[in-house]
Amino acid sequence: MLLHVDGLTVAFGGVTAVNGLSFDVHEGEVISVIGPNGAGKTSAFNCITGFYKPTAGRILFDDVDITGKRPALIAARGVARTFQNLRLFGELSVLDNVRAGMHVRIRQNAFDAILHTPRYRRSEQEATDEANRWLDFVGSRGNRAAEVRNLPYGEQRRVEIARALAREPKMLLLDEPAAGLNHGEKAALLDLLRRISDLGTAVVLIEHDMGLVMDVSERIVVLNYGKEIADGTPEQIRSDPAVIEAYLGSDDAEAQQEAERVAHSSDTGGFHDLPTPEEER
Ligand SMILES: Nc1ncnc2c1ncn2[C@@H]1O[C@H](COP(=O)(O)OP(=O)(O)OP(=O)(O)O)[C@@H](O)[C@H]1O
Repeated sequence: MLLHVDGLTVAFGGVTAVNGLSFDVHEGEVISVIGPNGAGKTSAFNCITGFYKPTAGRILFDDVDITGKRPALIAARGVARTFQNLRLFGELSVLDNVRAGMHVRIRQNAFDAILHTPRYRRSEQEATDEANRWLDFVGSRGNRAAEVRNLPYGEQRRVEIARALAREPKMLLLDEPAAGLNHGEKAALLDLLRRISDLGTAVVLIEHDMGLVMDVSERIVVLNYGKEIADGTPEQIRSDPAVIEAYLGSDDAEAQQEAERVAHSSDTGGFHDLPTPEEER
């Protein structure tokens, strides 16, 4: 087992954002964490990646206890993530953004860097080649010397995934990767997620797009008010009364539409009735 989350709890003052969450992720598995807005999905991600300190519970990654450890240490162990709102270096080029993702792995000493020794230049060239390979892998087609902030939104999302992959993580956490993408971009994302899993990298998605979730996930964990209400295959989740109720019980109109999507989505050709692209929040 790669990730073991046991009784994870995070409270902010009076709000218990995550309440006793337990789930496992195996090597190369694709799982989704779904639930209505405010269910605690991002808070759970923030604990796993070290951005929040859990109030209670334990997180093991690759048999090592990473509970409450700093983000850099957790990243170095093989956990990479993307954010709901992109966090790229806007003024850096596409290529440099991906190369920046690699710097945890590249070991250069200051002497080589200052003097631009042949060893330094070789390692810089290798980093550039590798960054280009990851950009190819995610299907990035734009100008790689361009400032990343000038790219279309969907392209920026690809660059963010390339940057995370360049760390060669054992597990990749993606927070709403389909948000704001158009129909064609979502189909490309589905294909990309499958290819990432084929590399042996586990993928954990937070996603509201039920077509994508049902198509790509081997397992789905459902949260509601910080509590896990279901964990099962797409087939089991689709017909789980507690899941439908969690979405229908919400007074949020968007959540109600999601309930419809959970109930009626199918993992064969789920792209027929995709919702219109969401705006980034
Ligand atoms: N840093 C924080 N300080 C205080 N409250 C927080 C903090 N982060 C999250 N919360 C609260 O915890 C609850 C869960 O939020 P979280 O963002 O984890 O939900 P979510 O399921 O990711 O929602 P969404 O689908 O809208 O992204 C919410 O009530 C939120 O207001």
